[in-house]
Amino acid sequence: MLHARTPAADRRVALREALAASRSGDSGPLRFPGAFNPLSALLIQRLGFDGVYVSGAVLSADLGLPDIGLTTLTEVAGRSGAIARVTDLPAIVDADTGFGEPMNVARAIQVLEDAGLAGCHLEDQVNPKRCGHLDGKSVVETAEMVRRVRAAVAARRDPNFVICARTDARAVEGLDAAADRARAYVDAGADMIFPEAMADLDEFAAIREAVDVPLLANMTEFGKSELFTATQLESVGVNLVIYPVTLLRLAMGAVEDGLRRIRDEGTQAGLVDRMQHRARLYELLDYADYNVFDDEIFNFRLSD
Ligand SMILES: C[C@](O)(C(=O)O)[C@H](CC(=O)O)C(=O)O
Ligand SMILES: [Mg+2]
Repeated sequence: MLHARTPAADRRVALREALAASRSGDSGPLRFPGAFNPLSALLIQRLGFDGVYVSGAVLSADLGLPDIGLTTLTEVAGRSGAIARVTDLPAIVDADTGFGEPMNVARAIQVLEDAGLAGCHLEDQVNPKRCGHLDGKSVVETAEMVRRVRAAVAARRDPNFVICARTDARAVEGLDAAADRARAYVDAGADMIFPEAMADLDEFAAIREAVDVPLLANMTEFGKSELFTATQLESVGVNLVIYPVTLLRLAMGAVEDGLRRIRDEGTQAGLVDRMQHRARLYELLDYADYNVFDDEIFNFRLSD
């Protein structure tokens, strides 16, 4: 009720411990589905996942915008903070290219810390950026990204806030360059590496060889990577896997089907079986628990 009770600092400690357990082989990769709103984050927690991812692609799509770096730090912090607040799980947010210069990166880290996030990732694309699984990307010089990472690391006040460096270089400069960049970003203080758009498992393994920090894999659909299982990713040393846009794609697929049926049939009656029941929604929201404040709040019976 009133959602998460676990302070952000404790969630960061939990994430650090879980990543360490995965690094030492005690557990497989942590699984972080992308929440498209706070409510979906509640479901992610109820279903036993390890954490919640907040995707830039989802956040911008939610605003009716393409994922090209249009969203502001205020928007990203507001939405990711609202998502982080409802869950006891650690939440990691996509900070894109860091909202500008290294000084903007530094400010972003502090704002995201204050918003209760457990970590974020910063990428080495130029602005305007694009989805890492599209062609035609450009990356900044390694030195420029190193400045972004250093600024991020120096700015955080909680040493457990995870700063993950993403490199988009694989598609632009090749795998060796991506490995070199990963090493440089770790030397600059990155806690985790996100090698974007790996073509196959061997490529993940090559990045694993290059660095000694946790590795994140992006299992986004309709992109450049096959949808590997958690077990396959574990076999090449991946420690955290995100399913960034999966829930939004599922929901929007169902929404579009439903809209067509209502438009064509004049009723949603044939769709009710596919809907989340009102009772399940209220259960997720801990509706009945609010009676602790006032026992007149949940004093009704729900129909089937
Ligand atoms: C992970 C990602 O950065 C995101 O914003 O969720 C995207 C996902 C996508 O567009 O499919 C990405 O650049 O891979
Ligand atoms: Mg993104």
